[in-house]
Amino acid sequence: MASIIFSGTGRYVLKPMMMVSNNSGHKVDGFSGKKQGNRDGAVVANVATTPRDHLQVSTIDQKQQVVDWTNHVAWTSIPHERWEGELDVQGQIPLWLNGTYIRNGPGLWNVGNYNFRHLFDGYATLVKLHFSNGKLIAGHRQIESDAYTAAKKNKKICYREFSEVPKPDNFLAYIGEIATLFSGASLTDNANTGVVKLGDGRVVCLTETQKGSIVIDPETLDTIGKFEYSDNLGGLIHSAHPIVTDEEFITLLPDLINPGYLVVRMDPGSNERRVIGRVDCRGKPSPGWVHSFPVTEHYVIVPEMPLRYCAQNLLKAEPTPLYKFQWHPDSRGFVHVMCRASGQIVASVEVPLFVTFHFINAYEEKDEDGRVTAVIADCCEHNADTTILEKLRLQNLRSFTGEDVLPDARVGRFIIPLDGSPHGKLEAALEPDEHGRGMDMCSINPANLGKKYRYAYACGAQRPCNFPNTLTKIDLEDKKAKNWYDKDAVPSEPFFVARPGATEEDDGVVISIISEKNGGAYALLLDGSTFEEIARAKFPYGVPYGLHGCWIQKLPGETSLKVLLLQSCPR
Ligand SMILES: CC(=O)/C=C/C=C(C)/C=C/C1=C(C)CCCC1(C)C
Ligand SMILES: CC(/C=C/C=O)=C\C=C\C=O
Ligand SMILES: [Fe+2]
Repeated sequence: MASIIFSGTGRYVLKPMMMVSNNSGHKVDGFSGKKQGNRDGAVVANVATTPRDHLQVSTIDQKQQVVDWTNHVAWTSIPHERWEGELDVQGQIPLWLNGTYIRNGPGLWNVGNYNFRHLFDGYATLVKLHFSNGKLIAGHRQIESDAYTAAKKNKKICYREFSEVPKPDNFLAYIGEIATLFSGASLTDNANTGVVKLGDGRVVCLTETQKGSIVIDPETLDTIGKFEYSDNLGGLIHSAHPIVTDEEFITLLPDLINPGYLVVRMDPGSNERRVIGRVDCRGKPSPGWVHSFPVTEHYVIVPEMPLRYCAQNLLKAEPTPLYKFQWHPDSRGFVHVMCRASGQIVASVEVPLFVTFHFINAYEEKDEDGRVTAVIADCCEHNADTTILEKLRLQNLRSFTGEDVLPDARVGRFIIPLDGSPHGKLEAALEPDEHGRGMDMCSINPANLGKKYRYAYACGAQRPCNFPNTLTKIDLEDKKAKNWYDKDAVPSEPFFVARPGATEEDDGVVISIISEKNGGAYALLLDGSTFEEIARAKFPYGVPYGLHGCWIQKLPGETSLKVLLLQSCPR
C-alpha cells in the first residue's frame, strides 16, 4: 500500500469522504486563515500536496545518520483544521475490530507568528481511526474551544494555557475586564489531554481545567458544546484522567484554598457530581498535582505527590521552571486510600518521594480469608525527578542531536498496607532496563481496571533518545517487556482494545499512531498477545504526536447516530 504522497508539486486527490473546509466553506491552513481556491469543487487536500519546509529538511544526514529533529512531524503543528478519508491498509485489520479509536492531544503549537513553548500548550487536535469490516477511515479535527476560537479570531493567545499567559491587552481585547485576568475566567478550556466515552454514550474531551470539558460528536469529531457540571461543587481544576466505565465517572477535585481533594462520582446520564468523600492533605503548602489516580474494586487511591500546585506560579506571567507547580521534598509524599462506599479513609501512608503523570492500575491484595491486606498501585514513575517537565518543552523535543537525554523512568509499584502501618513502599515492578528506562503513556485491558492484572502497554525507550520512542508490552508476572521500535519515529500511547468475547487478558490489538522522521505518519496495529505488527495504514499528511485516546465499540446491528437523527426528523 503506502502511497508516496509528498513527492511532487501536483495535487493529491483524496478519496471522497474527506473534508478540508471549515464551517464557512473555506479551506483553512492552520492559523493563516488563507482562503484557498476550490474552483472545480474537487475534494482536494491542498495541505497534503503543498511541500512543507519540514518535509524537505527532515532527512537523514548520510554522514552522521542523525535526523534533523527541528521539524520532526511529531512536534510540528497539524497543517489543516480537519480532514477525513479512507487509508490504504498494509496487512490485515481483524474483522472483529469494529468501532472508532479517538485520540486527543495538543496538535497546534502556534498562533499568528507566535510559537508556544511547551508540549501541553497546543490547541487540541482529535484524530480518529474508524475500523469497519477490515477497512479504515481516518480523520482529524481541531476542537472548537473558546481558547482556540478566540486565538484564531484575534491571532493571539487569549486564555492562560499550561505555560502560556496572554498579554493583558490580548485578554482585555477578548474578555474586557482586567480583574478577571487572575480569575477562573482567564483559564483555558483547551481540552487537549484526553477523551472519554461516558456510560450514556456522550463523548467528552478533557484537560485539567473543569471548564475544558467539551462534548464532541465521535463520528464527525465536531464540537457539540461544553459539558456543564450541574452541581455546585465549584473549584477550577480536576484530574485530567477520570476513571470512566459504563457505570460511573469518578474524579478528584483538588482544593487549593484548604489543601485537600474532593473525591466525586457522576452517574451516566447525569451532569451532577456527588461527593464520595474528602482527603485532607498531609503535606504543605498545597495539594500535590494530580494528573491521574487509580481505583480498586472497593477503594479510590488518592496520591499526594510532593510536586504541588503553586499559588504564586499560577499567577506569574513568565514560565517558572516547574510551571504552575513546585517541588516540596520536605513536605514529603503520601498515598491515601478511600472506601468508595463510605468515603472513609482506610489508609493514609507516607511513601518515598515520587513523580508521576500516569497511574497504570491498582488492585487489592487479600489474605487466605479474603481480607484485604494491602493495595497495590502501579504508575509510570520518573524516579522522583521533575526534570521530565522541562524535557517536554518544544525546544527540547525539537533539538535532539543524538545525546541520551531522556531521564530514567520505571513502573513504580506502591504497596500500601491496610493494617494501620504509617509507611508504604515504592519499588520498580520490573527491571527498568527491560524497557530502556523510559516509561509513560500507558493502557491496560479495561476489563482488568481495579483488579489484579498481568499486562500493561506503554511507551518505553530505545536509547539514545530525548523522548519515549518504543511501544512496550509489559508482563508484570514474568517481569519482562517486549519492545516495538521504528528508528527516529515517535509513537503515541499504545491503546489496547480487547477482542469481543476474549477470555485471555492480552487477546486483542494495540493501536498507536506513529509520527515518522520523513514527515509522514501511520496508524499501527499490533497483536496484543504476540506484540507483532498486524497492520499499518499511512496518512496522506504528517500527524503530530498526541496524548490519550478512547475506544467506541460499534455494537452488532447498531445504526449510526446520524442515521437515527435523520430517521427521526423526516423532511
Ligand atoms: C496536556 C496535559 O497533560 C496537561 C495539561 C494541563 C493544563 C492545561 C493545565 C492547566 C492549568 C492552568 C491553565 C492553570 C491552573 C493550573 C493548571 C491546571 C496547571
Ligand atoms: C507526554 C507525557 C505526559 C502526558 C500527559 O498527559 C509524558 C511523557 C513522559 C516521558 O517520559
Ligand atoms: Fe495524561
